[in-house]
Amino acid sequence: MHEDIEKILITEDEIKAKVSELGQKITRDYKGKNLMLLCILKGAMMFLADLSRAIELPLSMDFMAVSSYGLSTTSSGVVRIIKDLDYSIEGKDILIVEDVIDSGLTLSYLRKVLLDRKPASLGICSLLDKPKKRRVEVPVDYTGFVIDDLFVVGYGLDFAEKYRNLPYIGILKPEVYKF
Ligand SMILES: O=P(O)(O)OC[C@H]1O[C@H](OP(=O)(O)OP(=O)(O)O)[C@H](O)[C@@H]1O
Ligand code: HPA
Ligand SMILES: [Mg+2]
Repeated sequence: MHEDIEKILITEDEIKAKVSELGQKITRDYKGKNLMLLCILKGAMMFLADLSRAIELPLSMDFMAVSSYGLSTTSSGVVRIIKDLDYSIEGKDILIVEDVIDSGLTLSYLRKVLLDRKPASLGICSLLDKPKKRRVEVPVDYTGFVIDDLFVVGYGLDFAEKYRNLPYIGILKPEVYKF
């Protein structure tokens, strides 16, 4: 275990099992549709890589980079689009792939921006959900794990850009982020 981690919350095996279960559900639900996975960078890149391989359907992928946390553990409330999509989503069945929904500010902003572009449908799949932290409601179609109000890292999730490469999801020792 990494020396900055206090506790592993979700193990590598638990993540694998959940990703496979989500992939099977999505495969059933999107059969015959024009599926495009929309990965929200950077946090969701690991999840997208594994989830996309668990979906047994033809699909396309595109990437959008947004940021609201920067170097902090709380949302600034201002969502910035750093990289927009490469292609139009008009008429496509879009499934947003996120690592975590916390305040809901990122996804609620993105939903508005994306619905204006007239997709055939717009779904949300998030590996983690922290319902206790919600400041705005967001409709989530697929959830991996519901977790408590804890700042977590690993499997794509960062604190100040670090720990994204940990294969599990864990909680940092308080001395790492409280100074
Ligand atoms: O529900 P919210 O409170 O809006 O929080 C969720 C968002 O915050 C994180 O992104 P971040 O801004 O840290 O960018 P990153 O993915 O590049 O780390 C995370 O990846 C989600 O996109
Ligand atoms: O718990 C979290 N960890 C990392 N990034 C985040 N962005 C929102 N919540 C989190
Ligand atoms: Mg982040």
